[in-house]
Amino acid sequence: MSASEAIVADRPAADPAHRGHLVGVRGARKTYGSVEALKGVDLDIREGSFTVLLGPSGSGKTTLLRAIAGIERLDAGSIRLGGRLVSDSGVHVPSEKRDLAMVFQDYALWPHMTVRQNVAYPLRRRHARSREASRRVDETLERVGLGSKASNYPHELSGGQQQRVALARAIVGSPSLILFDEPLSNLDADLREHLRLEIATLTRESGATALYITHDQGEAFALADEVAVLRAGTIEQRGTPESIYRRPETPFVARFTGLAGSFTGTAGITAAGYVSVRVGDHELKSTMGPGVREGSRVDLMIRPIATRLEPVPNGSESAGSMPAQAVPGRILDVAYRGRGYDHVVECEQGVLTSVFDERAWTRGDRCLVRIDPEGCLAFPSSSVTHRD
Ligand SMILES: Nc1ncnc2c1ncn2[C@@H]1O[C@H](COP(=O)(O)OP(=O)(O)OP(=O)(O)O)[C@@H](O)[C@H]1O
Repeated sequence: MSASEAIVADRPAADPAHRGHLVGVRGARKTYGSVEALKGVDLDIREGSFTVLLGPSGSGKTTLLRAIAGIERLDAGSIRLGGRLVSDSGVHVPSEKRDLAMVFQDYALWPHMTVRQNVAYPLRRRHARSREASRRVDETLERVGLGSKASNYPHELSGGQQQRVALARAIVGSPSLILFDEPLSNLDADLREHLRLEIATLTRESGATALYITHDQGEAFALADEVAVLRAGTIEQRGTPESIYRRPETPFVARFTGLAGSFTGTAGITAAGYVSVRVGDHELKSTMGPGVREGSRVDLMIRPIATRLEPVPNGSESAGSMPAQAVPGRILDVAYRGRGYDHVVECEQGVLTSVFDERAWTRGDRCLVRIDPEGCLAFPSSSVTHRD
């Protein structure tokens, strides 16, 4: 029997009723003292997909991940993996019998083992035949670019290299599911980008289903086939990165996935999913969130991508002669971003940040911010809550 066969033999038989979904969480609840970490979460994860759980600190991401891993027991609810019930009030399948691997923020490598021994560990535990296992370990180390470090100990490696070892250890046994617990948090920006790409590529190549938690929306959108946004123990929205970015269903999701800023105004005429919002002396067309009525107060949330800087045309000082879909402003700050510059712009209606332009404007310059309706979202004002 080959190593992969040894590993496959460990897997639960799939329940046809759950075909297509590797993970099925129903009504997951967990309370720590007076803190409700999970308030009845349902989550299905398609086999072979890459799902990211995105949420602020304390929203319950780690608790849900640890429950799926079998490290934490739920107070109520159930978890199925590959159709097999692994957790409910009377069942608790231990972590090592769930056919999954985890990659942690702090790498969690065995310090007394070499890189090779660390990566071989899951195969050893499954009693894979040694020649086959050894070949798999070599192959996997090559894939993560650490062939030359096989005899080193973790403390002899950089943080990025250690996380590669952890990634190799996760994929070497071809588990059905890989759980990632903020694996890039301890790395610097350049390395994060590199390793994120490697995680995406190697995980998809391995064919495993992935569940990845992060509080970083950029990371979530870059990695995910599907994003589930978690807020205070509840999934507030799930969908593709594109659908969540274009059509956030709640102000919280809109804010948490990146805004340049928001203006308060009054909803005017609504038609076909759009609303015309009067903000001070200006009319701005926007896509319309649920619950917006003509005449009601709304918060107009503006994505950075919807903003464009333009010079103030001569003779357009007053709102009446202002070009459509634009508000006047003044440059408060400029930050170099490689491909261009992010600007902070003070407008009469509020401050907009991350307003991109290829050239740097001068602090104090007067400007026009053109606003694309597709990147604007209007929500009823009263429903706006601040970030958790
Ligand atoms: N072992 C514990 N004992 C007490 N409270 C806990 C415990 N674990 C988590 N909590 C609480 O449960 C809530 C959810 O925590 P959890 O770690 O799941 O959130 P998170 O979204 O992963 O946050 P972070 O990104 O900061 O890790 C928090 O309020 C946290 O303080």
